[in-house]
Amino acid sequence: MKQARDLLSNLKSLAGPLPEFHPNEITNNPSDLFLQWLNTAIEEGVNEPHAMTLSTVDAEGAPDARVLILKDVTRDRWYFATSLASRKGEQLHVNQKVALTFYWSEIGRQVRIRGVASEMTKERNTEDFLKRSSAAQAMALIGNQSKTLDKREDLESELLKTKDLVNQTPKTISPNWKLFAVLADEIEFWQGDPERKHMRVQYKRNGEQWKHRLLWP
Ligand SMILES: Cc1cc2nc3c(=O)[nH]c(=O)nc-3n(C[C@H](O)[C@H](O)[C@H](O)COP(=O)(O)O)c2cc1C
Repeated sequence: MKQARDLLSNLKSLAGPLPEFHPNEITNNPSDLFLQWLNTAIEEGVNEPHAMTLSTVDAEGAPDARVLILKDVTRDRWYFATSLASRKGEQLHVNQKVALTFYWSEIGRQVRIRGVASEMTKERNTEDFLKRSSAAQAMALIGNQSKTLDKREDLESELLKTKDLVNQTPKTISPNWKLFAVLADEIEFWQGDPERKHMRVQYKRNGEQWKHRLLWP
C-alpha cells in the first residue's frame, strides 16, 4: 500500500472549472447571499449542501466539531436540531458561542459563520420534531445520543420498542430534542479559484447593520 503522503499528494483540490464570484454580487445582508449560494449549490448538484460542521467548545475551552443538517435560514439566523443530552448539547449549555462551516466542493465554495446559539420555543421544537421520519423520531426519543453503547443489540431492541411507541402514540415529543438558532455576527463567503486567486468576503454585524470587506486569500 502507498504511503499516506503519496496518496495525498496525488489528490487534486480546487481543480475547477469553478464559478466566479464578482464583487458586484455582494448583497447588503449576508443571509440573502447565503440563500443565493445555497440555490446554486442545489442547482449544481452539490451532494448534501445542507450538511454543515457545527463547532462548539467545552467547559475547558477545548474545541469540538461534528456534521449536522441545516434546518432553516431566516434573516441573520441559521437553524439546527439536536439532543440537549448529547455531548454538543452539554457544551452548548456552558458556552453558546459556535461556528458553522459549509464546504461545497463541486463549486469550490466555503461559508464560515460565527455566532451565538439559542434554543427555540416549544412550538418550533414540536413542529420540527414531527417533521422527522419515524425512525429519526424513535432515535431521538431513546435520547441516548453520545452515551456509551455497550452492544449494538441494545440499540436494536430499544429502537424496536420506541418505534412501537411512535406508531401507537404518534405525537410523542422528545423533551431533549431541540431546535437551535444561531444568530450570526460574522460570516465569510469564500470562492475557490484554480489559480489560487480565491475571492473572500467577510461580513460583520453591528446591531441590525452588516458591514463587509474583502480579504486576501
Ligand atoms: C450528514 C450528517 C448529518 C447529521 N445530522 C445530524 C443532525 O441534524 N443532528 C444531530 O444531532 N446529529 C447529526 N449527525 C450526527 C452528528 O455528526 C454527531 O455524530 C452526533 O450529533 C453526536 O455529536 P456529539 O457527540 O458531539 O453531541 C449528522 C451526521 C452526518 C454525517
